[in-house]
Amino acid sequence: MMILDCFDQNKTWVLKKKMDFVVGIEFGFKEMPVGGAALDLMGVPLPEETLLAAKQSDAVLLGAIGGYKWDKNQKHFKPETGLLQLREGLKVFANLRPACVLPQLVDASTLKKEVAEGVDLMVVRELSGGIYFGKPRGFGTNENGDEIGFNTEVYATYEIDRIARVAFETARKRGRKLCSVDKANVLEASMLWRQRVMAISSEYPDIELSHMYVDNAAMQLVRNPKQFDTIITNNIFGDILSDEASMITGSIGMLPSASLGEAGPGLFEPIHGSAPDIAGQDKANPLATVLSAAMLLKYGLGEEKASQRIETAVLDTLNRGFRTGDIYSEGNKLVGCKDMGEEVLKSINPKIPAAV
Ligand SMILES: NC(=O)c1ccc[n+]([C@@H]2O[C@H](COP(=O)([O-])OP(=O)(O)OC[C@H]3O[C@@H](n4cnc5c(N)ncnc54)[C@H](O)[C@@H]3O)[C@@H](O)[C@H]2O)c1
Ligand SMILES: CC(C)[C@H](C(=O)O)[C@@H](O)C(=O)O
Ligand SMILES: [Mg+2]
Repeated sequence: MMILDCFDQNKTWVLKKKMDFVVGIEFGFKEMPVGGAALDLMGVPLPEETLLAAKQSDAVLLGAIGGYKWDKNQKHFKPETGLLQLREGLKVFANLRPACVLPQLVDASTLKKEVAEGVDLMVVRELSGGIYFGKPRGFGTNENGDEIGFNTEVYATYEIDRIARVAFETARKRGRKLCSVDKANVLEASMLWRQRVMAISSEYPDIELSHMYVDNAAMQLVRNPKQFDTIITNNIFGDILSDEASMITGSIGMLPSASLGEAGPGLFEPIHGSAPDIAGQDKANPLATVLSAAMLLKYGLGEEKASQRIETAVLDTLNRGFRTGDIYSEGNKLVGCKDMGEEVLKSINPKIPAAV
């Protein structure tokens, strides 16, 4: 397994020992820099060594990238470019972003209890195509001499077909309802998207397929999120809608993700960013990352039991009333990032020594 970004050998050792304790499996860990850490150390956001090590791992756990320090860098020297290069390099095209309102956190949702309660949806986001990677893109000058910036939303049939199959398979393991979100009333790439999703649906007669324009979907997510089971959408809409869905669950600090390809290691990361506004204050909610490790065990290593142990521990920690600020509601115990992590460990195995 490989850990990216939090470039501190001592921390990795601690994490390794804890993971070994937690799931009873001996992990081999390798820590490599990406994003800002890599820029500072090696001058590029994704060093070749990091990509190679990632490719040679069984699974990759990624800490969030980005920060004010690098915001004004040119595109090639942005932390975000490192992340996109990593996704591209690992060929992970299917990004699973589950959003569940846990009974313990209904009060943390910004939506009314009756709207939020019981929400359990999965966003299947296409991750390696669309406007993020489409060409042409760049900067230029138009006929009036005005500076322009441009990107291209482009999807090929095979890209839509393979993500559609992942989404139908995902829906089959869930509530057998798939909603495809697009902008087929305006965008050609979305028109093809809708056509292909409909074509692939003939392979899945047991799945109820519906289509929704993205503007409506953004509205429906806060109007009646329980209508959704599995959502399939393109790269950019998935980015936006999953952040929106996260707030239904109480906080973006709760949402993990799994990015999978046809073969090779998966990439596991919280959906949130580096939260620079609260960096260094011990305030961040670690649960999205902890739950990403659970997804890594399940989807990346096939260790379902171990994955469940982590998920159960998170629920137990919440049952015992521990909350970081983002999910805090009256009557609970407010803790920082570190203490929240320690409480999860205690829930997994009370015998884990704090110093390990
Ligand atoms: N996958 C990634 O690594 C990833 C994802 C999104 C953004 N980013 C990068 O992160 C940086 C900041 O971006 P942003 O501010 O738009 O998004 P962000 O997700 O970092 O933060 C958005 C808001 O959510 C809060 N938040 C995020 N994670 C939290 C957590 N675990 N606990 C509590 N609160 C949390 C932040 O404090 C902030 O108010 C940018 O450089 C961006 O490019 C990286
Ligand atoms: C940081 C950025 C490149 C990334 C994305 O847009 O995919 C992030 O927002 C995410 O959701 O993982
Ligand atoms: Mg995002």
